[in-house]
Amino acid sequence: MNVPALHAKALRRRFSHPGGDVEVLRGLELRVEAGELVTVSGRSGSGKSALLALLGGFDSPDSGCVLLDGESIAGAPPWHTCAVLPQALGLALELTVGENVALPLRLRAGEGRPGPAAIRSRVSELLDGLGVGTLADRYPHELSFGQQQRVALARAVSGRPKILLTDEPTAHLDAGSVPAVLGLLRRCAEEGTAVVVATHDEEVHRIADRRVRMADGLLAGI
Ligand SMILES: Nc1ncnc2c1ncn2[C@@H]1O[C@H](COP(=O)(O)OP(=O)(O)OP(=O)(O)O)[C@@H](O)[C@H]1O
Repeated sequence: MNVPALHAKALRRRFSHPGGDVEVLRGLELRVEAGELVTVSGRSGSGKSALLALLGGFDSPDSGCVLLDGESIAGAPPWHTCAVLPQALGLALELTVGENVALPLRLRAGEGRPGPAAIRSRVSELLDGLGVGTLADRYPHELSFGQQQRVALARAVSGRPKILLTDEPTAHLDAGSVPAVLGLLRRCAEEGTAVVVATHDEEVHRIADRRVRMADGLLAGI
């Protein structure tokens, strides 16, 4: 059997609250192949963000494991392996928009690291494509949240990661900005990235290769 790019095996995660424990994931399984775009739906609070935190190595399961290309992850992998676009975006506030998008490329070590001209060209291509090319020299706090969201997506994909995990990537966008974001997510998958998108947005589900739904701590096909 082939090894999937991303494999979540029997994930369990419980959170403690004053009112009692909540078991958010109860033995969840997910396999995503290289080049596949999978969308995850489910009611608010069903555990989509908790799942992405585990897949990205920002949180640890109580039991079960996450494998990237068959290898178990310990902590968050480097950005060119697994890039995460959380709902909170996580842009570096002391860097300009352009510097944020260039960061995964600059941090890349060894042979895969592009030169300055290639980095500039990749940054412009992404920002222009998402309609925020004129904002490259601004700082994140000088942008609207929807503009920041597109910048954060550009940063997540700039290093052509093997895995891309995004949480509600269209939540703050006007209708006119959505097609460019959907086009970029699709293009990432076509270039070989395994893409997982947690979303309530039916337009995002329409571009999926496969849709799954979170319910009772497990994923079911739709
Ligand atoms: N760090 C945490 N500590 C305690 N409880 C948490 C933590 N993270 C998530 N939870 C709980 O886990 C459940 C799932 O939350 P999560 O944010 O994953 O839902 P979601 O499906 O992404 O929701 P939404 O669609 O609103 O973004 C909720 O009941 C939440 O309160």
